[in-house]
Amino acid sequence: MFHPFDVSDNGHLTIGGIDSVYLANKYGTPLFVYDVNRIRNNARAFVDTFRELGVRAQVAYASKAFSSIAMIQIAKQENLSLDVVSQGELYTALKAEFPVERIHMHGNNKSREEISMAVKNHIGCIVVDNFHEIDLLEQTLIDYNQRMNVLIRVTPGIEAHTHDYILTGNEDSKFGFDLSNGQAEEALQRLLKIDSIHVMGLHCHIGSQIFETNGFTMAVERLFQKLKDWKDRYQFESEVLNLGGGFGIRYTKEDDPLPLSHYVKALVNTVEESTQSCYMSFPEIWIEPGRSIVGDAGLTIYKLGAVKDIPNVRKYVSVDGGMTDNIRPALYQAKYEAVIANNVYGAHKEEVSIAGKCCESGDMLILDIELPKVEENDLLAVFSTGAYGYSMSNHYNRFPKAAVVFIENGQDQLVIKRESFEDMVQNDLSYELGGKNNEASSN
Ligand SMILES: Cc1ncc(COP(=O)(O)O)c(C=O)c1O
Ligand SMILES: N[C@@H](CCCC[NH3+])C(=O)O
Repeated sequence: MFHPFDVSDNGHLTIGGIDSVYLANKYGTPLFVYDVNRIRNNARAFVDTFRELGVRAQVAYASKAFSSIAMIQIAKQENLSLDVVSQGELYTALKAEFPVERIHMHGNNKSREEISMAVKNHIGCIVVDNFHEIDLLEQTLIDYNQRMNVLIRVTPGIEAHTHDYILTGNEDSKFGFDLSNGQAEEALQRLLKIDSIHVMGLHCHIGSQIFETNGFTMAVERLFQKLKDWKDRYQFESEVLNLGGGFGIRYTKEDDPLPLSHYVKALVNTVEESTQSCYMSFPEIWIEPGRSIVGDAGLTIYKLGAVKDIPNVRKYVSVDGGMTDNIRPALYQAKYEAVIANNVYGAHKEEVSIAGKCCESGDMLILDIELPKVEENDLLAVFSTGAYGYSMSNHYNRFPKAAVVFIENGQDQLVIKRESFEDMVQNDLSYELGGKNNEASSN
């Protein structure tokens, strides 16, 4: 097994020393389980590399990957900063008492309310995405008589090697100001004229699940081509350069991710070369990893149910979750590996496909995987579901959201409760307009 989890003598998968079968019995399934040690190690790989290189930096955890109070508390303990993209993510961060000065807000359509919430709570920085937002922010700062630090999000025109839906740094993107067509420069000009705004620098994020460093280094070079020009023309120097997230992780055997420190070293090297050749001072570097902090630290345990064998076609094995707790296979054709958690090394391997239980033919979690012969109530553990699993979960078919458990120091703790049916209908109101008449006419 190439995923970072162990197997006990009785063939059960263990997470941080705890038996997955015990966890499934205790908390039910589907169940997200995180090895907190691994989250911390991933975070430290970034933080420590910057420290070793002697570079001033902020590692901002992109909380969209998995936002919960417990997770934000860990980010705080690890001295990370935090990237939020909505009032909900900001609210979660505030509930977790995350230091506001290290919160950065993103979003391609920040509402007046979102901007007000950020301003009122004195967050560290807003990453400005478009002209409409500049107007809203300027007005909000007048209303609250406050100042705000901003970064300008730019699209450097890099086509990262990843799925189209998770590619963001190219020209044809809904995010940010284009660097080559003059829009980024126009944004800079407008922002520099607003007294209540301090432009700290530039931000770019080229995409997600990227396995090479050259996309990042090319982006840095493009940023500096502009920065050099802007220094000459506006005496503007970027104190901060935020180079986004997107560092790839291992989902399957085919994935060969770089050690996280390599990305940091490549970024720092290129910034160093670029600042030297442009005679500029070295900026503080910020990055925004999400997936690479939580992705491989989490897995999902499901219970197996119905098996449908279509001879010479496919054997469908269904789990008690699916696209409601992991929409990535349906959305991006994302691939995963899995084991039978209660029988990891079981014999009589056969090829099966893992189906979710939603009313959609496309709700297939894994196509064609070799597993030991399965039986009803066996447990399936799907690896690397720690990022964009729970955070993208939904209520399709009115399946309640799964529970989340953290493991650390040989102990388990529930950090998100399983939703009840009552939780799911709590905002539903019964319909009262014209009820009587329609009851009468239908009788
Ligand atoms: C602006 C921004 N920053 C950071 C991230 C985090 O990306 P990842 O989870 O791939 O590290 C994303 C998501 O792709 C993003 O859009
Ligand atoms: N949600 C995506 C990544 C996009 C992240 C946000 N820009 C995924 O699961 O891979």
